This record gives sequence, structure tokens and C-alpha cells, in this order.
Amino acid sequence: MTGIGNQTNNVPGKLDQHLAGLSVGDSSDARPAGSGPKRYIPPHLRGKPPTEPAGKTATLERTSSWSGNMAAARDRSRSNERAAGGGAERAAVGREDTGDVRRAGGGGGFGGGRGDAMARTTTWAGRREEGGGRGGPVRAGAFGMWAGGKHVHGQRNQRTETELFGEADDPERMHTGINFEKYDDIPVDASGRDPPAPITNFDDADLEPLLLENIKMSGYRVPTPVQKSSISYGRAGRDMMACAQTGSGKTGGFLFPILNESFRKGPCEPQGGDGRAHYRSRAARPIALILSPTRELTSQIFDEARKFCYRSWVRPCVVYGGADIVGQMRQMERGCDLLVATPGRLVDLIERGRVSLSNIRYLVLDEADRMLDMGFEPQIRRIVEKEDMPGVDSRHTLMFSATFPRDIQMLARDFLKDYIFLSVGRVGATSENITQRIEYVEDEDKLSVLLDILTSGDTTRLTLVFVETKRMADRLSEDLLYSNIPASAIHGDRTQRERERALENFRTARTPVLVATAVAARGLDIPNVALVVNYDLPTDTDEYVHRVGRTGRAGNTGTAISFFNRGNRSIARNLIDLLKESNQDIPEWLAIVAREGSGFGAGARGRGRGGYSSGPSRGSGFRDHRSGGFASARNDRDFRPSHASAPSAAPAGRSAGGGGGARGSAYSHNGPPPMPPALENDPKNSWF
Ligand SMILES: Nc1ncnc2c1ncn2[C@@H]1O[C@H](COP(=O)(O)OP(=O)(O)OP(=O)(O)O)[C@@H](O)[C@H]1O
Repeated sequence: MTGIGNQTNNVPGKLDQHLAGLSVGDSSDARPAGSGPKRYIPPHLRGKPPTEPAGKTATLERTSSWSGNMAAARDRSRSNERAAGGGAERAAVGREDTGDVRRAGGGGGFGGGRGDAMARTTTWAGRREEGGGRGGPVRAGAFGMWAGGKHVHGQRNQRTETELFGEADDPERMHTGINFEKYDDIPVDASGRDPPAPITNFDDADLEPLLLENIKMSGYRVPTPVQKSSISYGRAGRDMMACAQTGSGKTGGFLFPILNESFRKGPCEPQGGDGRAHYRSRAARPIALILSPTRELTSQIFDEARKFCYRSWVRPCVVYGGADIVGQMRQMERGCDLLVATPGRLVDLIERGRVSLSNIRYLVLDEADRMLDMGFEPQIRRIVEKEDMPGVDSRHTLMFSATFPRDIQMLARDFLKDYIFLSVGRVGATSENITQRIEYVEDEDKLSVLLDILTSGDTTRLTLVFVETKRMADRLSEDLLYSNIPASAIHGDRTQRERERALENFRTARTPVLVATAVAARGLDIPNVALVVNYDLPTDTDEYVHRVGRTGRAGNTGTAISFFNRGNRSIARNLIDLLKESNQDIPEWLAIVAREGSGFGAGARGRGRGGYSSGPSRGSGFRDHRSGGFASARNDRDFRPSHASAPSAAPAGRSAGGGGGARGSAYSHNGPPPMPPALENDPKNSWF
């Protein structure tokens, strides 16, 4: 077996001689001793004669001298990095920049390009539209209008439809997987005053005809549980806090009720001749505001909104940091009824007098627990409570996330009235569509084990690798490139353009491995991500839930592999709970670690990033709004009665490994090294 035992031989300083004999590169690849890591030899090539580098994708093929030059580029990059205090362009970055851009208009990016494109595209109703999004020009008339108290739909346009909805078999679009119907087996619990019954299907839900048409054009046939409930609550005008698993359609969950009501009711203000409100000020006055924590997620929500707003009077608009603010202001001047924004950029635009929130009827906090943790809460409070947004009684507020710690639920109530708490499955649980594996890997073995994973099975599958720091993201992507694995990195220190490129190259499988920090953990919906690797485990299980949730979406299956070692013991207990809930195998050694680490694990629920540690004062007084009593500390993620929380059956297909190809492969390892027999019975001795 080619296992970790062999892989650890790759650690510098060990068995160099042996490795030299196995090198797949020619002498031009050789690096002076001590100048960096040795070239990685995939298991299937070990002991075989040298061959040319695989040239796995066009990315690698385009630069023929890449392999030989990589070491020099890497050294240059590292010295640049030192000179620039860590902000230098790296070899990986340089390679991304050589990529051609798929989208029209030169944007090519995940969000900014489209944002710019929208600036060229959108107009007031009935006026000429000049440029297209990624699909080119959008013809006049694609937008509808509100005229004479009626919703006048825009004309259909084939090109726009292809741009928005894609072709039926487009591999870059998400298609539902074999377990999509199984979402209906997940227990749903709604609490609060008289929650209305959920709808059962789109056709009988009395949806506005245009919304129904757009939903169908998006390929949605059946609503997911969260959508069934939210559409019905939206119609009843109820606020909601919704918790549903990653990849289970929460975006539609908030867009559908908002758009259904907006299409029905029309704009807020008195109408001018063209059916739209006129203002003296240049401020945009959206009726709906959707706030989300990251630029990429914001851009993605905007893309979804564009689909469902197609041919309607509602103009979606997007603003986020790192992109040209002037272009965004221009875009808003041309129509902004539904604004998707990151908080920082929105505050900037409010301060410049370019956005007024006085017409807001619908407020959405996506990833609400993140939006209300310590990193964002002050900005959210300012936007919601200190600007000109109508008060809680005069707007509808919707909060969505896959995780909702109790202390944040308590905080969230400041922004809600008479709300319904909806949970689909257990609060903060992972999807059973994800096969989760925990591997014991020491820090110094992580790279070797990762390389084994990446080179076993289908090497073109999309793999997202999470690390804790930006620096590590850069380093690891370099190391992967050096080993001929097409990889790029995404993190907060990269420019927006670089972030967009990295995501685009990942999405299109030009670089099928993306090394990411937490910036990519939440909300991103990238089709065909087969494998998530937690190279560094987070300290917080909610973060873990979001990270692994980048795979196994929309009823598809996926695999998540997490590297665990003694540095992660504080998460062991909560991790075991999560694994149990979603019917995953729990390694025996992990249970031992959890028992041993009881003194360490208790505080593991604190938010890891930009958050605060959940001290006793915040969560302890939480009032269970159903029972009227105080929730016990029995389970800090779920305060529903236990009978409502029965785990659903494991979905079919999970055992197939979801394309991860991970089971039984070379890197399999069963736990920490055995305790020397002489010491193992002594309770003072423990690996942890
Ligand atoms: N009713 C539906 N029918 C088919 N596909 C759907 C439906 N609802 C959503 N989807 C698709 O499922 C995928 C996941 O949806 P979405 O991104 O809204 O999940 P989410 O619950 O917000 O996930 P996360 O917690 O990661 O943010 C998307 O590609 C979306 O287009």
C-alpha cells in the first residue's frame, strides 16, 4: 500500500536519496539541495521511468517552460513577497493572469465583470439598453415596467435567456442530483405564532405568472422545503429566521417571496409617465435590500436575482467592495429596485448620498449568523437602525443561514417582529449528501497526503482546499503548482480581479484545485465541486458546516476530507456530534480524542473568525419562544423538541463517495500513532 508511511518520506530531510531515484522530472527540474520542497511523485508514478509533466490542463500546457521555470519563479516570488511585506504577486497569480477571459466585455470576473456589464446594460424602463452581461447585448424591452397600476412584462429575448438561464446541458450550471427529492424527508419545524402551511408545489402556489415562468426557466421543478415555507410566509407578510442545510435552496427561499410580493404590489412611490418614480436626488431607493458577507456571494445572489427578475419591473443591482464604485453608482442611477450589497460598500454609498433606504420593504440578511457576529454587527446595526430604513414594523425582514448559534438568534430578534423560526433538519447540521471523513494527519505530512488525494481518482474533479491563513493559501497553491497540480488561491489579500479570476478558472476547471481561506466558505454555489479538503480544520464547527457544504449541493453527492491532529482537539466533540447527526462513520481514535480532550472542547462553539467567543452572558438567558421557558443547555444548536428532530434516513448514493474517489485510496490513515506499550496504561500519558 502506498500510504502515509511512504508519503512522509517526502518530508525534506528524509530519504532524499530514495526520492531522487524516483524523480519524474528531468535534470532541468532539479533544484539545489535545501532550496525548497522536493518534487512530488504521485503514487502511480513512483518507481516508474521519468515522463514529461502531465500537462493536465490548458493552464499548464500554455507555458511550456513552466515546469522548469517554476522553481525560479517561486524563489523570485518569495523574495518579492519579503520585499513587499507579503503582498507580492506570486507565481500562481502570474499564471492566473495569463488566462484568457471567457466573458464578453473584458470583465471576465465572477462578479465585478458582471457588475460593470450591468452598468452598461440596465436602463430605466422602456429606454434603450446598450450592452450585455456575459452574453452580450440585451435588447430593449427585456425589462418590464409598472404602468397604470399594472405589471407590464418585458419582451422575451432568446439571447438574454441563454445568458441568464444557460443551455439545458450546460456543465457550468448546477443540475439537481439524485438526492434532490430526499430534501422532502428532512423534518421541518416552524415555530412562532400560527405559521401558515407551506406550499406544496410551484404551480399551485398562486405565484405571480412571470415569477413562475422564470422559476421554470431556471430549471426548478419542485420547491425545496425552505422555499415551500418561505413563499407561504412571504404571502402572509411574516418575518422569518430560517435555518436550512447548505445547498438546499435558501437563495430562492428569500428571492421568491420578495419578488412575488413585489411583482404583485409594484413600486412604492407615485409613478411618473414612464411608470417609474422620479426623484430630485441622485440616490437610488431600492425596495429590497439583501446583505451578504462576501463579495463573491453578493455577486452570486445578484446573478440569481437577475434570473428571477427577468422581464419584470424590478431592476436588480449589485454593489460590493474592491470593484469600481463609480461604475456601481452609474449602474444604480439606471435603476435599482433590489439591491444586493456587502455592508461596507453600502455604507460608503449611503455616506455619498447615493443610496437611500427609505423605501425598503424587504430586508434580507443572508448568512445571517455571520452578518450578526462581532465582525459585521456594528455595520448592520448602523444600516438597519441608524439610517433612513423603515422600522421593524414597516418592513419584512428575512434571515437565512445553514447555521444559527443560539446567541445570534437572540441578537437577531432585535431586527424581527412576530417572526417564524423555520428549521429544516437540525440547526447547523451538515447535509447527508456529503460523505465526511476525518483523517489523522500531522502538520508536516499534510502536503504529501493532500497530493496523494489530488492525484488519486479523477484528477479533473473540482476540489476546494481550505486553509486557515492567507499566507498558507498562497504557499499551498504554489506547492501544488510546483507538483504539477493546476491550482489557484482565493483569499482576502488578493485583488478583486485576482479573486474573480481564481474562481472563474476553478468554475471552468482550468484550475480544478482552489485553495481558499474562509472567504470562500459561505454560500458559494459552484457546480461539480466533488471534494472539499479541510487542510486546516477550523476551530468552529459552524465554519466546518459551511466549508463542507461547498459540495453535495442541490441533491448532488460530494465528499469532504478533514485533516485532524492534536492541534484540533478542541473541535473533536462537536465534530463527533455533527458526524453522528448526518450518519457518518466516526473514527474510533476521534472518539478517544474527544473523551481525552473534554477539558479543551467545551468552548469550541465560539466563532472563529471576526467573531466573539460565546461567553455565558450571551447565550445563557436565551428564551425559547415556543415553550415560553428558557432553553436548556442540552444542545446549543437546536431548541426544538427532540421528537421533531429525528434524523432522516441516509440518502441513497452517499456511500458512492460522491465522486470523491477517496475511499480506500493511498492516503488512508487510521489515527494517531500508537502509544508505546509501556506508557499506554498510565492515565497521565496521552497524545492529547
Ligand atoms: N427548487 C429548486 N430546484 C432545483 N434546483 C434548485 C432549487 N432551489 C435551488 N436550487 C439550486 O440549488 C443550488 C443551491 O442553492 P442555494 O445556493 O440557494 O443554496 P443555499 O441553501 O443558499 O446554500 P448555502 O447554505 O451554501 O448558502 C443552486 O445551484 C440552485 O440553483
